[in-house]
Amino acid sequence: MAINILPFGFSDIPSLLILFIIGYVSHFYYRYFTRINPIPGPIPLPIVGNIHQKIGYSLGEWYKLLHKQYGDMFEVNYAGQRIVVLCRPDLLENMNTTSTKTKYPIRFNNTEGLVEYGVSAVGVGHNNVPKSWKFNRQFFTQAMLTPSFNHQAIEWTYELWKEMEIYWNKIGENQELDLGKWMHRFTNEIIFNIATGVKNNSVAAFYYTVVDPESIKTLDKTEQAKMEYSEEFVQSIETYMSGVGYFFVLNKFIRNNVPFFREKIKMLLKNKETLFNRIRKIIKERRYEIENTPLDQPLRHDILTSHITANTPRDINIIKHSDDVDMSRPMVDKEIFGNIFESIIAGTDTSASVFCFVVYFLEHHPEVKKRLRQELDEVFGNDSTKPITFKEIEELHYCDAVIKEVNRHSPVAFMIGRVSSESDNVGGCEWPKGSVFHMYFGSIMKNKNYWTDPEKFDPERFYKVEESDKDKYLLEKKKLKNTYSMFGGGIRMCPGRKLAIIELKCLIACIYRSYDVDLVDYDAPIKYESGFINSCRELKVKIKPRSF
Ligand code: HEM
Repeated sequence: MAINILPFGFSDIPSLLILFIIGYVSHFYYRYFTRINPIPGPIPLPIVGNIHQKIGYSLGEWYKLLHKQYGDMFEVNYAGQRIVVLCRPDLLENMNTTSTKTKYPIRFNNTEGLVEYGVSAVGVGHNNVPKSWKFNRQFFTQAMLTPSFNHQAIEWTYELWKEMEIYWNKIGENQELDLGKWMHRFTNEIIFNIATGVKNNSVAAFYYTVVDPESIKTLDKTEQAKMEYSEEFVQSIETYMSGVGYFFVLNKFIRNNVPFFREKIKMLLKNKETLFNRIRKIIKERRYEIENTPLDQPLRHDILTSHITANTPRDINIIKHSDDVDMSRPMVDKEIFGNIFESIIAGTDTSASVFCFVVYFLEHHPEVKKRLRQELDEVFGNDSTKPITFKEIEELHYCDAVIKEVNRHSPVAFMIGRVSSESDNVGGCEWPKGSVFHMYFGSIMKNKNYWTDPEKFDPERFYKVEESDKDKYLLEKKKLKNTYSMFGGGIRMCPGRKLAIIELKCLIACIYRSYDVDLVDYDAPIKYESGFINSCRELKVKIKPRSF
């Protein structure tokens, strides 16, 4: 029997394409309308999901709009990834538990792009392998719980402030400073110093190569080279950070084949290798130094030294966490690299942005600034040149309250992710293993059900609540679970939280006990970029000696 095969020509391609698209779109919407637990949210488009609707908004603004429209539990779709956004504390019930048996051990799913870029599978932040995460995480805790670590952190913060003050005085009081940029350099240098014990001169390099490039000629050749190397290094960290989005969003095919992206990716990978090699070199050199330091000579307390010596005869840590043999071995260089690199990445933008937000709010609330200065004067007395100690930092309770209230209004980490490792009931629905949630604290911290007069900026709500205030901040006094977050919660809570607060309080004290800060434009809203965190990009100020 003859088989009749229909001839197929080029003219049939458009029809086939249309058939394919109809099939794909029908399948997409069939799956969408029959998905489990359909909850409110904008209807997605095939391929892009809801991403096109976000254009023109920061992530925080977009979530705020969606929350108003769809309620406390809604869903969005990021290019095929379904995400459930939670805006009520009771919905977060199981997500921030400190038990290692938590159903939410992971913050975000990793992509193969992030692995290629070196973000995932090392350190802790993006490490989704429980055993490896637990092993690395214990060293963070050990390093930061050592009491001498706090003293060292304050000493270095104070020393660097004194150095930055010299550059600011050179610039003069009538000149504008971009506090956003200065603070990024400051926190970068502090965290680099605390992480590695090495001074990377980020602040000095900013002054000599960016703010006043002519002045570099006043330095000798060796110092000039040091500044240029340092600037290159800091730029390299910034370039690395700017590339994370490409590796998160683009798949391998696009990264390697599509013009423009291909070149960009090549440049980013080259930069990554140079940057990683520089940090690997620091680790090797410190290992060598430690091995050649006589046993009776003390070692300094930075995170790197703590990591290299942990579980060895030279261990500088006083806290031990585990009797488990797997957990009590020393770290290898690759593991150390992960933790050190993450400290630098996680401790720069966050602390710098919180500091800029604090300045912005203080300058818009003179009564709060006055109260803060009163506390600074009580604790430090009249001598503004007296070095700052840990004891004094601990006495700054109102300053603590100011930082907390600024974070409530303008949180850096306004949203925190969680991925479930087993099925769980959230908001009356049974969600399968692998469901992705965003805890949207930006909205929870402004909800009148949990906060008295939530739009009001008043650090008193976090300050020692006196008897006379009994009725004023009644809700706050209840300390309702999951209504406030600055550093997250549960097993993934930020390990750098103590360090960040010490650094912030020290810097606030240094500046506000001696200087007046004027915003160049009091009417301008604060400028920040909103990706996964709100990062302050610019805050123009003028600094002059304090008029008492
Ligand atoms: C004001 C400054 C800071 C803020 C607002 C902040 C905030 C956060 C938040 C919200 C998380 C996620 C916690 C969670 O998922 O529950 C986090 C994680 C993390 N932070 Fe911070 N952080 C700050 C400073 C630092 C510093 C100075 C370091 C340096 C050591 C650091 C290192 C980390 C690391 C390594 C993680 C990942 C922890 C893990 O996954 O186990 N952070 N931070």
